[in-house]
Amino acid sequence: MKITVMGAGAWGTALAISLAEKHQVILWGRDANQVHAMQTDRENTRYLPGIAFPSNLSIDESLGQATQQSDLVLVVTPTAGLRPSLNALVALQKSCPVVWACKGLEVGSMLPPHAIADTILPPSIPRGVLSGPSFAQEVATGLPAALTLAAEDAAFANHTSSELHGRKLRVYSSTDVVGVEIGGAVKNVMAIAAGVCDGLKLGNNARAALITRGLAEITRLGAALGAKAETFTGLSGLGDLLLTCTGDLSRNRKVGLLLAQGQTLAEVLANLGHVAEGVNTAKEVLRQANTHSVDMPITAAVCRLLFENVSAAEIVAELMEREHKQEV
Ligand SMILES: NC(=O)C1=CN([C@@H]2O[C@H](COP(=O)(O)OP(=O)(O)OC[C@H]3O[C@@H](n4cnc5c(N)ncnc54)[C@H](O)[C@@H]3O)[C@@H](O)[C@H]2O)C=CC1
Ligand SMILES: O=C(CO)COP(=O)(O)O
Repeated sequence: MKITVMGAGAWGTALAISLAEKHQVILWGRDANQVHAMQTDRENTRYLPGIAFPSNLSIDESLGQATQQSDLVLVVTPTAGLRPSLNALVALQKSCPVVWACKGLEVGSMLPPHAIADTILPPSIPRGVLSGPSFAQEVATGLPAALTLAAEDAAFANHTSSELHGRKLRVYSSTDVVGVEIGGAVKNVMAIAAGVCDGLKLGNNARAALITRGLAEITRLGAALGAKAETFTGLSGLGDLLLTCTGDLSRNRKVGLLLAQGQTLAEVLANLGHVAEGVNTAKEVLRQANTHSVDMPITAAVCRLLFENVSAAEIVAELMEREHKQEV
C-alpha cells in the first residue's frame, strides 16, 4: 500500500515510521524548513528526536506530490488541523480513503472529527478514525501497541485495519466511530485531572477513583451521542484513559501536574512543545454535555481550573464536597 501521512508532529512521524515496516510511506509536513531538515537528518529532531527513519519512508513538502497515487491518507494533525487538511485534499480532488488520528472536539463547533469530515469530504470517499493507547515515542521505537480503526462502513474498517495491522502494531476494527472518537477526545480532559491529582500527591486511591469516575463521564456522554457502551471498555476508551492518566509520556497529564505545582496555563503551554488536546477540548466537551443534559463534574472542574483561575486544591475540594449519590 502507498500511504501518505499528513502532519509531521510526534504521532504522524511515529505512525509513518511504524507503517513503513510494511508499506511505502510518505510523510508530509506543512513547514518546509522542518521537511528539509528531516530529509537531511533522516529523523524528526523537533518532535521525535533520536529515532532514525527507515529507508522506505520519504518526506515531502508538496501535498500534491505526497498524495500522488496514494491508497490511503492518514491525517495526523491536531484536531484544529483536520478541517484545513481535508479542505486541502478536496482542493486537490483526491478520491482515496482518508483516516484521521486526531483526538479532540473542534473549538467553536464542538464537532467530533467524523462530523467535521462529513461537512467537507464527498460522500463517495471512504473514511474512518484510528485511535487507542499509543504514545508516539513507544510506537516509533517498535514497542508493541494496539489500536482501533473505526468506520461506519464495516468492510472498509476490516480491510484498512488488516492492511495497517502488523507485528508490532495490532489494529482492531470497529464500526463505532462516535464511541472511538469520544473516548479519544475526553480521555485527554481526564488526563489533565489525573495530573492534578498526582501533582497534589493525593495518592493511588484517589487516582483510581478519578479514572473510574472519568470513565463513567465518558460513557454517559458517549451514550447520549449514540455510541455503544462496550466501546468505552475497549482500547480507545478505558485503554487510552488508563495510559494517558498514568503514563508520564502524556502531555495532557503533564499539564495537570504542572498546574498543580503552581504554574499558570500560559507558562505550561509555552514550554510544552507539543499540543495538549485536552486544553482545547475541555470546554467543547462541557458544551456537548450541557447540550445533552449529561452530568460531567470532572470535566466541569477541569474547565474551572484551566479558564476560571480556580486553584487545583479548590477544584479537588469542590469535587469531594459533591452530594452523596448512587454509583450507577
Ligand atoms: N503524540 C502521541 O503520542 C499521540 C497523539 N495523538 C493525537 O494526534 C494528534 C497530533 O498529535 P501530535 O503529533 O502528538 O502533536 P505534536 O504537537 O507533536 O505535532 C503537531 C503537528 O501538527 C502540525 N500541524 C498543526 N496544525 C496543522 C495543520 N493545520 N496542517 C498541517 N499540520 C498541522 C504541526 O506543525 C506539528 O507538526 C493529536 O490530536 C493527538 O491527540 C494520538 C495518539 C498518540
Ligand atoms: O493520545 C495519546 C496516547 O494514546 C497521547 O496522549 P497525550 O496527548 O496526552 O500525550
